[in-house]
Amino acid sequence: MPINCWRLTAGVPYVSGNGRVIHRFTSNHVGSVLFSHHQNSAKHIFSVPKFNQSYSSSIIEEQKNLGVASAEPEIFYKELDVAVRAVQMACSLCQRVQDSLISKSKDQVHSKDDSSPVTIADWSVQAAISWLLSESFGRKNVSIVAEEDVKKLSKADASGLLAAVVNTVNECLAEAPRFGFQGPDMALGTSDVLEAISHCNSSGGPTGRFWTLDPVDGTLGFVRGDQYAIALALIEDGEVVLGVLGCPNYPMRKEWLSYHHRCHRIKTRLTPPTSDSWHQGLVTYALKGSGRAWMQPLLHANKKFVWPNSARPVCVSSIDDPALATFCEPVEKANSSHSFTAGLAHTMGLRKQPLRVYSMVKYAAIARGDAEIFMKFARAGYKEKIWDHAAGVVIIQEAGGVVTDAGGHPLDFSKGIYLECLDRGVIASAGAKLHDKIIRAVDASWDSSSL
Ligand SMILES: Nc1ncnc2c1ncn2[C@@H]1O[C@H](COP(=O)(O)OS(=O)(=O)O)[C@@H](OP(=O)(O)O)[C@H]1O
Ligand SMILES: [Mg+2]
Ligand SMILES: [Mg+2]
Ligand SMILES: [Mg+2]
Repeated sequence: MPINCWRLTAGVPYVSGNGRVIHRFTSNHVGSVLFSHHQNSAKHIFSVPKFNQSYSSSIIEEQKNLGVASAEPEIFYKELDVAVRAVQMACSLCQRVQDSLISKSKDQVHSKDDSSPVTIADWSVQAAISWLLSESFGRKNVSIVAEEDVKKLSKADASGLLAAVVNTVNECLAEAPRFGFQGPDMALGTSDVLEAISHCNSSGGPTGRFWTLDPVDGTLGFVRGDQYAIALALIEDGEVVLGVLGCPNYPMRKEWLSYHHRCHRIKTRLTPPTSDSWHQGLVTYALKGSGRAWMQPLLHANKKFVWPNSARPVCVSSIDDPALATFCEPVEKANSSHSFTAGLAHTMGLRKQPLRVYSMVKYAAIARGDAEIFMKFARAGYKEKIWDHAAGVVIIQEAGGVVTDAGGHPLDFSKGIYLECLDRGVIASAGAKLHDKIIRAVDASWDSSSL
């Protein structure tokens, strides 16, 4: 009889071959091995306490020996573990850079060819995560589709900027052991950093496995001292199989949100009135098919990362009455038509003011039940990129929500770097009932809109 075998990581749901969650574990189980008979239920699972760490890399070998590796879908436990720790590290990097952006001059914000903003954090996170993934899985096994390139950094007059990026990447990697990674033996040089950024040059597509990374999503929010996200997802054969969103300014507790907003309006730093650890931002993540999404706080300074790092499950809101629902959308009208969504909200009887938030934090807000609807209707001709959505989509779906285009079709991550064929816009909601209402309302209003 085929047998499955996993090394346990607390907070990570373990799924059977058909995607059903078969067991969840606490930190007491970390380091144990789980064996289960193929297709059996949880009661037939038993764990062997505290097996030797060095066995972890031999699990796949063991599966092969047991003759099940090729028949069983991948579980992606190692990929999720690495991705969460890498995003935690990137959050720490971004917090340092954002602090310095707020306290120093704005000349640290640069413009790309399309006039969009970019900072040393965008390049540095891309370099650091690319380097960590290559170290963890082997460079030749890692294919990454990411937002940034080295064009601007390679210009003759960019040596100061490049030096700042190299320095920021090395500062970040010096923290690697705290996050369970082995850092570089020597500080990375300029060419290593440029190489790590350029390595993210995959163009995705329908087959094989690749990562997609938005090193800083919502760069505008980032430079304004507001919300932003680090978004990492793994795509296999066109399907998002795991997603991780780092949201360094999004508090673990909803009640902190209004405090953060108040701080932003009066342009003070985000320092809470008490030393509550939950205010400090979060990392949210999900494995496709697990039926669960999780969030954990950012790692405290000087602490070592240990699964599950106080992870707790997140779940979408149960509100399905539009009159009680909150919808969120991009802050900038240039990125999504506020007038169209205002019309929709009116038609559907949504009474609450929209929650305008920078970045994929909007996806985290829906997954966690802080809002019920997210809508983005970009101007005609703008093509949405996969890294702006992949991580958020799987997290919302596993938290119980629905994400489609305005035609009700799932977002298609198999067509390269763009969400080709996206019908009008992106709609995410807390449940199917609410979702259907929005889609019907969009259909009713679309022809009379100027979009
Ligand atoms: N014209 C236009 N229309 C639609 N979308 C655009 C447009 N230009 C850029 N982008 C992408 O939007 C990403 C930021 O989305 P947000 O939801 O954070 O927008 S907002 O800043 O809150 O307005 C932003 O992501 P980052 O570049 O990572 O910040 C872009 O990928
Ligand atoms: Mg950008
Ligand atoms: Mg983005
Ligand atoms: Mg970005």
